[in-house]
Amino acid sequence: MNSKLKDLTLLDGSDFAKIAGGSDVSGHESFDVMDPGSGTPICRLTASNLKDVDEAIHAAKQAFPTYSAIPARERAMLLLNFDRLVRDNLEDLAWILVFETGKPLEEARAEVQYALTFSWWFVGEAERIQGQVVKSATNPSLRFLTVLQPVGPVAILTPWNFPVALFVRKAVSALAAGCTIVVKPSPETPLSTLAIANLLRRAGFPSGAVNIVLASYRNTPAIGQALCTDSRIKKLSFTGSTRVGRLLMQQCAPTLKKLTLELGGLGAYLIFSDADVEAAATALVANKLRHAGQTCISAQRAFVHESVLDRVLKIIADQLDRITLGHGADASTTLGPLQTERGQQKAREHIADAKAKGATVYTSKASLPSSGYFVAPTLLAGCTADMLVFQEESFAPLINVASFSTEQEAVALANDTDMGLTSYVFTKDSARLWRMFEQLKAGNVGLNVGGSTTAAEIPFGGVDQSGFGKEAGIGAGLKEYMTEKSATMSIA
Ligand SMILES: O=CCCC(=O)O
Repeated sequence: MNSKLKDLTLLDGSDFAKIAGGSDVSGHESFDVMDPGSGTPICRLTASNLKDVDEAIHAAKQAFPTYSAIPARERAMLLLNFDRLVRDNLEDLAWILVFETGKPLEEARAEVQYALTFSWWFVGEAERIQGQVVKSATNPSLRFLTVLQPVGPVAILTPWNFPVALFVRKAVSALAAGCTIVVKPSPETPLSTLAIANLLRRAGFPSGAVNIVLASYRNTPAIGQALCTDSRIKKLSFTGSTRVGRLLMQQCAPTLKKLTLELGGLGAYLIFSDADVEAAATALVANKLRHAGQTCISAQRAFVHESVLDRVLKIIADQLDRITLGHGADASTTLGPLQTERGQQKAREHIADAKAKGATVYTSKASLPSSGYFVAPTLLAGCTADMLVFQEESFAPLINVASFSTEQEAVALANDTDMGLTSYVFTKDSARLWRMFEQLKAGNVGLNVGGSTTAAEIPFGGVDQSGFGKEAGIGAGLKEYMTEKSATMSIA
């Protein structure tokens, strides 16, 4: 274990055993957790096997009747305990993220702060779960009633890019609704999941309410399939690629599970000629460099009005030169590595493909560290629809730019995708802003906002191939974990 992490009580091995499964680990496979900033292992963990998965599901099913019967106020108090524990352990969680994901310390802290917006929000949401009473529109002696009930044990599959925030968002939604959970983190980022699970346990969630299974790189598909096909699991929530989302949906079909799928994004970023160009271009750089571009809501395709294109490109190039690449633990680092060597290879392929098809490539002058999975921030100008960078998520610090001349053309270019998770528009014309909000094919839109467009207060989710179901928001995120039962009552 890395020296910075080895004394953290959140990573206490005996607690892990209690959370992650049995003490007899014979016959289990082990796997390395890597530090992407150095390309070396941080530690070796034991993966769960299918028997552990069965036991975790059994525990979640056994605990469900008792946990779901706990009054909402008590569930809210458990969530409040958890929220306080995350606050108290913010710094330790951030350090785990630095070594496990490679993100710079400030970004890691920001991820934990972001997670806290959800733990806090769902303390309140737990008490706001209400059905409806409706008078019949045709029969004066009939009333209709609905009640919301937790759906049952839930499987949660979390991604490696925001392993704390996205686990917390899903876990607190399910637990607030009264569901028990079985969580499988990505094999790249099990440590932060175990640390959060540790805090949930310390917060007082009863035995069986929170269960973790750890998958190795090799047995991830088998464990995912076991969770999808098991009829004791009533709902699956997943964040990850569209390809894997489709596969999980197929595997869930025989048991007709409720699904929340947060999948890939090929978001557009429109800068009109009447925008605050400096602010829009600066926000684009920040958007694309958040976690080195490994964010589903980052703008994969930027479209800039031809009259301001040169200015925008210059601002971006200047800012890319001011970046310091390095290990997340170094105070001077402003941009970390990619999560994996595979990701680094894909980014290189995307740059080569764009160059071969005619893009102008500008590479940041920042020096590249000699080890770790780093990719230099790169500006690709003159991008076209046939380039990989306009067809697939790069998940890398690549800023891919094309130009447009009319609003109509901008909308057509932006909507030329079926993965419209998040798009962004910059203009000072408020009527145009409104038109873009309505016309862009996206699950959510940044209107003169280039930073994060997701928040606890609003529902977040995609359209088309970027998924379905909502996370967070007033009632929306909670209802994903509940069924609405209706009744008809005679008062005659
Ligand atoms: O990668 C997806 C991150 C989505 C979010 O910011 O909530």
